[in-house]
Amino acid sequence: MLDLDGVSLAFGGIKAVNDVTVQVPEGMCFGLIGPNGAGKTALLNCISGVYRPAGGEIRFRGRPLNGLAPDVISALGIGRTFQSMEQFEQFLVVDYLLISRTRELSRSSTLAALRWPPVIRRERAEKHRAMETLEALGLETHAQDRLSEVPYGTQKLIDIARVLCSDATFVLLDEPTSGTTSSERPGISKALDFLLGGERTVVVVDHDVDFVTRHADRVAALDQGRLIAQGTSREVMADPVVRRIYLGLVHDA
Ligand SMILES: Nc1ncnc2c1ncn2[C@@H]1O[C@H](COP(=O)(O)OP(=O)(O)OP(=O)(O)O)[C@@H](O)[C@H]1O
Repeated sequence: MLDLDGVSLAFGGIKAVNDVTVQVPEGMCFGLIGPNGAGKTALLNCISGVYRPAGGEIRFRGRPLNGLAPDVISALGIGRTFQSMEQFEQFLVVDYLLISRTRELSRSSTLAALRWPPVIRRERAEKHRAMETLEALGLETHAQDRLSEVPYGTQKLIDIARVLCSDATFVLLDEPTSGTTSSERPGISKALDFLLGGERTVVVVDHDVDFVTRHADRVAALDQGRLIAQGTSREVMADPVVRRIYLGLVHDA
């Protein structure tokens, strides 16, 4: 279970996240929706340790996360995708899938430098796992491409493949469909189904409300940093405040 209890974060005078309390039970897909600037990414960044909340508490399986560094949070099994993969664009796709694992391996750098057989065997096994993941998502032909050479929508899919290939059991997906074409979206949906099929918990933030509500067991809606509704997709989409603020479907009389 991930517990957010009164979480707040401000940038100068802007309350990016304002007293948000939600629980995410394990094994579900939890959707986070809201208009531009609602605080969705800021909240994901608080969970993954990129930002330190100014108030409130975040607990994962009972353990407080506030103040832990991103790599420590990642080692607890919380993985995430990125809005931009620019810094990795020179990586081969197959190597990109292994970036978190490569860091792990390089901790035993002396053994790796000596090409100690168990290290070599483990590297082979990791590459095999990466190739299997790429095949499962129909991406195997891109294995030896550089990230910069593949279309943006495919990069998004590759980033989900990276999380699939990791040991993360709790996954934060930050706008997986943004910048993708309608023909690329079924691939993103399939990748999300793969994540959920592996009994992971997924928190997904996206502007495509249909995409979120189709997959999510529960949805929370944010506006100006505040949680304004939560429940099943059906309940949240029927909420009059959500309909007015997000969808413009209900107008004030
Ligand atoms: N690094 C930052 N410095 C200053 N203000 C920031 C920073 N990051 C976010 N903000 C502000 O915090 C608020 C919440 O931003 P956030 O990016 O979390 O919204 P969002 O719901 O993810 O929006 P979008 O869907 O457009 O990505 C916005 O007003 C934004 O301008």
